Amino acid sequence: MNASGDELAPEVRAILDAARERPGGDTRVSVDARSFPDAVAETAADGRVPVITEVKPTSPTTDGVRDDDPVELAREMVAGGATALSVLTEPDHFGGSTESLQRIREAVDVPVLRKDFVLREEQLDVVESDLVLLIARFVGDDLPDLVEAARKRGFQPLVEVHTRDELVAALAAGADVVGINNRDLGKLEVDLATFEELAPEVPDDVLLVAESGVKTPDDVRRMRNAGADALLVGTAIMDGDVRQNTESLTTST
Ligand SMILES: O=C(O)c1ccccc1NCC(=O)[C@H](O)[C@H](O)COP(=O)(O)O
Repeated sequence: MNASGDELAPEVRAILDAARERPGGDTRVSVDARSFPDAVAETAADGRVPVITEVKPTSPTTDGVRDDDPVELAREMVAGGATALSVLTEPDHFGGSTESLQRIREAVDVPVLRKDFVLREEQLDVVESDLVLLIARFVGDDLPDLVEAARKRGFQPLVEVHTRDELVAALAAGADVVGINNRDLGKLEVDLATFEELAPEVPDDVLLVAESGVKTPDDVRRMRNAGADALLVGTAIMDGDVRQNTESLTTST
């Protein structure tokens, strides 16, 4: 299984072409990661909804670029109750950077996810983070090796899936943090029913994250009722006052 034969939206094809060209690091990183499961448990014990808020300056499906200081945005998200942060490091289509991630991780004490399109082991070595995203659809048969390589460096891999086959592959690779992406990266269409369909097939000991398309408190409740331990939200947080937006979703019980 790999991305090359898939039907992909042109924007996603361009993202993958750029990711293939991006170099890796020279030296293997070693991370002392902040525990994501502990952060989720603490938020839930507080009676709030665990939300990973995303510092997402732009994207192929967003109009314009939000060019505020990413560290300020991150601090506001944490003040609003974010359990963890997702930081885009993809530079060409999402306005992200490894420098932003480094600065944000220094400025906050919550776990930080590196959001990028990692395809090869050496691409894990460009920056430290607490979690790293591995997209099952794009890494294909390399998923088990990349999960192991990520863990050897101290990262907590968040394995993203969109289909039943990808979920089976993620579980076979030993993923214990799984994100079900409601966005079909082939067509860039979003449907919250994706999470509802796949979530019942995820074992209880896997930490389950609902990704993409969550905009309102009703969406939060819908994903939580379907079994989400945590949510990953980008666009709806970045649109306006990020602190207020974060507060609104983390208190939607
Ligand atoms: O968000 C996009 O436009 C996008 C386009 C092409 C590939 C990936 C894309 N997004 C990646 C994500 O998974 C989202 O940034 C993340 O789940 C947050 O989604 P949302 O809350 O809908 O912004």
